[in-house]
Amino acid sequence: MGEVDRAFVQDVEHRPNLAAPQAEGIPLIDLAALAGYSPSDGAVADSGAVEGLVAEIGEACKEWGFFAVVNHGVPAEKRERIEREAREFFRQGLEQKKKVRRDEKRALGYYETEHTKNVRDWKEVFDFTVQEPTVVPASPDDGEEGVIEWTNQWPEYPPGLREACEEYAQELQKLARELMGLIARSVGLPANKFDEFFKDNTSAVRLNHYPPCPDPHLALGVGRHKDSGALTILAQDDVGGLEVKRKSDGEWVLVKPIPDAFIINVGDIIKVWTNEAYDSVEHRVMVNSEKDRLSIPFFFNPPHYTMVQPLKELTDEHNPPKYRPYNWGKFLVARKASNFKKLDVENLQIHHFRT
Ligand SMILES: O=C(O)CCC(=O)C(=O)O
Ligand SMILES: [Fe+2]
Repeated sequence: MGEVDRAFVQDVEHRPNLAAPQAEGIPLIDLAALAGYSPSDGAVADSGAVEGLVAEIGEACKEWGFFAVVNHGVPAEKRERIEREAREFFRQGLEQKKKVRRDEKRALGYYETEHTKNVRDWKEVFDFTVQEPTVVPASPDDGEEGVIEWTNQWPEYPPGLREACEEYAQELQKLARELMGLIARSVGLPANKFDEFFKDNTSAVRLNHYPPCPDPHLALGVGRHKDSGALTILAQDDVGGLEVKRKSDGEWVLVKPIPDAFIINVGDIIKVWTNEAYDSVEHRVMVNSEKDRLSIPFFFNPPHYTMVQPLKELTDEHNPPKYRPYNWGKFLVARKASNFKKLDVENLQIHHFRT
């Protein structure tokens, strides 16, 4: 046993292989052709190039559930600014950070004891939602109808964090809508198909800080999991550590940092909407004994009242729906509660709704 607390120690079969060889990684997709393209009106500058993009994205969503994008249109200074402010926030002492700590009542803010599949993650986070306030069910229980509002908790220091976060979230929301337009086209639907699903939303951004870990072979920054929302857009710094479980052979492969690129992954909701034509894939985060790592996922999620189910256009008698409808808001709050502390039971998963 090493120096880390037992709560962080992964079962033997889930520990990382720190010496894993560099293997074939996720596809890299250049979004340059998107410039001047708007998902709602479908107007394109070069429709041939966009058609090519649509095909590449479809292939990546099917074969990997993950891809990286460059030339995505998000201004570099917006990303640099949120990264700078986030580092400044996490540099403070625990007492300062705890002033905006999440608890049973306030779902957003700082948190340092997240669990994934009931093992503690070697990280600290700061969560905020994109819509203020964000409406969600008061309880994960089916019988209870009431809703509550989640509001963000902004720290006094650093003073620029809030604006940096809000501006970044707006940019990322634009990119998420564009990507959903391409994904819609890739399954033969109109580019604006998903617009109505995100008029309201429960999207959120997380600042992840992974401190150096004395026992990186025992613990993980984030244990293996799939993202439960629709689509995730991740900014990672140059340290590396994110691994994806490659579909072709089940190997864990490193997602190499590429300057200014975003990592996109399909969440469980797209998997259900497409009746499994597209896959949400397991990923996890390795830590290391020397360097801090910062990553910023943007989770694009529909409104709480959405009943998630395979789209009618993508199912028929030969391809019947593989999932029963489930309420997204209930799912979201159940998950939030299960990551809050260690439980004795498996947390809620989409396979619980499989037909
Ligand atoms: O830090 C990363 O690279 C990924 C984090 C992640 O998977 C998550 O927060 O859901
Ligand atoms: Fe994730």
